[in-house]
Amino acid sequence: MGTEEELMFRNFQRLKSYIFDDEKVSTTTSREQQKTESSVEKCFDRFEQIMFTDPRLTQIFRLEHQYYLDAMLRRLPSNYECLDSSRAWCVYWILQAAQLLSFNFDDQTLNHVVQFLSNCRSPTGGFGGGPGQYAHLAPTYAAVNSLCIIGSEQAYRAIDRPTLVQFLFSVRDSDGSFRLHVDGETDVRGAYCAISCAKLLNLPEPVIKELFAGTGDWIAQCQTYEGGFGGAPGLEAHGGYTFCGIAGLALLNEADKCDRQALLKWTLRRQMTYEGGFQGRTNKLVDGCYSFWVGATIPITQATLSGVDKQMEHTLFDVEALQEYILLCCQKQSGGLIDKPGKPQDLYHTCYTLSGVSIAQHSECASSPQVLGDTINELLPTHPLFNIPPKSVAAARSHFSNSNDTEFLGKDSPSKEES
Ligand SMILES: CC(C)=CCC/C(C)=C/CC/C(C)=C/COP(=O)(O)OP(=O)(O)O
Ligand SMILES: [Zn+2]
Repeated sequence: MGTEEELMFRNFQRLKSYIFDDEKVSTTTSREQQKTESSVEKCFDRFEQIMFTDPRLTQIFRLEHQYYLDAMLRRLPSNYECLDSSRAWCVYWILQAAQLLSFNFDDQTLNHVVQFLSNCRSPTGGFGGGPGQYAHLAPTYAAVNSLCIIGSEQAYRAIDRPTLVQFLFSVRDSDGSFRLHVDGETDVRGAYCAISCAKLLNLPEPVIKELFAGTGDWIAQCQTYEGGFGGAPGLEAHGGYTFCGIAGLALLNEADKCDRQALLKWTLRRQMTYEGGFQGRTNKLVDGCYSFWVGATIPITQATLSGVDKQMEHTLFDVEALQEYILLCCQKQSGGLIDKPGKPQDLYHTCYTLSGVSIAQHSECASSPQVLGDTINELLPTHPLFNIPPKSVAAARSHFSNSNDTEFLGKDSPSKEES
């Protein structure tokens, strides 16, 4: 790794070549190139001024991020209008980022959050993006993850498994694909969100079998000639959908339905040589959020291969370079994290950059994390398939294993939708 000064110098060189290197210029469109150059140039100027004088630059700005998350949670009831349908998501991004930083909210605040998410629950099952909104698979995933992170009795009680199962069947198509909402669009996010909720809530095996009949084959059809997954069969491979594809398949124990060697090659090529972070698709720009979407795909794919190929014991991407990109280029001094230099902070990027750093630190060896820089930079681990703490996954699955499976009896038979 070298001394801190060497590390900073390396990053300085990387940013410099990012601006001036011809090869980089030729692989981006001119509009994007201009945007990148001006934002990176600003960052480059700032680096020149402070790089060698402020060693704190290689530290996670813990307090600033905690302050930002706390302030955003308190603003939730009156969140920006443009985020009105993403309020369940905002809760999840805040709780997940906070727990990675070992930042705990007090019980009263968490009780308010549970109450808020209960208000987002739809009478027809599942959760909407905000109170009184139609159920949608994405906020359902966000709400279920949030309630499992909180993990109190009251939080678990806010999840109504029988109506949730009915909602899942109502958005399933007969080929095993899932719409995001009733009469909505079909893509691999839908399949992943449905599978993740079903597994986390430990639905009985016969329900899982019926709900996901054909789903693994449908997801496998989303893998493209490049090796990554598109949103639906025939669409361009993209990091976000690729995560959904392989995580969904892995949760169903059907990862062997896709070409994992091609997937691994495509995914590893998404790590940018200069920046150290990941791009989401071929010939596009680096973005901090892919630290999770692409970063988690790599250990997931490796884990599904490890029985087959013993060479898969070490994380194949450069975990140090990814941490450098996030720590040095994606932190706002006022709190929160970003896509790339020049962008404003937001909750989505705060959650997924930190989740990616956690993956980079913990995927190599559970007992000895690969932490770049000061030990203060160590984050708590995250479960790569659900992106909540591993201990929350275990607690939720254990809690719901004790639930009474007969709660599903007497409801409308799930198999009606197939007929
Ligand atoms: C669980 C769940 C809901 C997962 C969501 C997965 C996810 C992030 C999908 C990304 C969708 C997409 C095509 C973004 C492209 O944006 P862009 O063109 O602005 O970005 P780009 O230039 O980086 O491709
Ligand atoms: Zn992003």
